[in-house]
Amino acid sequence: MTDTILSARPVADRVAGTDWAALAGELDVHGNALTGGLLTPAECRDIAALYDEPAHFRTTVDMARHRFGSGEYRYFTHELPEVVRELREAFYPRLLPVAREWAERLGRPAPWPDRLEEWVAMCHAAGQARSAQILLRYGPGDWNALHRDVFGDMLFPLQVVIGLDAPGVDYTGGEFLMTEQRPRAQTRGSATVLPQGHGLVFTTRDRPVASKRGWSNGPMRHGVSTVRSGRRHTLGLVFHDAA
Ligand SMILES: O=C(O)CCC(=O)C(=O)O
Ligand SMILES: [Fe+2]
Repeated sequence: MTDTILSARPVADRVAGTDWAALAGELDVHGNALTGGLLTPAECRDIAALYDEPAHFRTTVDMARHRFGSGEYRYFTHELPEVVRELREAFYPRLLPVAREWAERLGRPAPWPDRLEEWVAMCHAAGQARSAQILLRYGPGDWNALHRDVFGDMLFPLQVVIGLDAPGVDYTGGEFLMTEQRPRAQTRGSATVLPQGHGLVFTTRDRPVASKRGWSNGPMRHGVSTVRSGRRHTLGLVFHDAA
């Protein structure tokens, strides 16, 4: 699809245009799956440029200071830029069936209502009231330690990261990493190169793994390998709020 055609479509249509059956199938197997192109390079540059406009953010995190890795990210305030809000609102209803199906397989509650707004209100009532949407900036030598974005009891189990720079052109290194802990066995790893403007949907905590006796949970973590050169920006969308 050319950039002109892409940018003429509302963001919600672009998210809806993803092959969600195929994506859900891949999520089942790997705990992560790439969408197609959602944003044009110009839109990606515009979002990355917001990093230098402090009014959009409530906090800046120096990852080295917290021993989260190296680099920086900023939490948006609740006043999200329109494209960020649209992306988050468009993803939620698509991820919901997968979240519910996985909860059923693992015999867990599925407290997520149909509407994101209602779920966010539930998070706020439970004391998770701060925006968890982030913009990340990595320079040479920066990396993101393997982690899970769990901020409290209120958890939506899937999240999305969107690549805002062109791998191999704007930066090298900086692959998106995931590990899966296997029962009584060694950990499995995967690396994904995020194409510019594409999203990666991934599990926040674990995925249901088929076993002889039904389903068991496969604990997963995500992070980013060291950026070797250039600058890498990403947009992180999380569906629960932070404490
Ligand atoms: O920069 C990335 O690719 C991943 C960032 C991250 O940890 C997240 O979006 O939760
Ligand atoms: Fe994360």
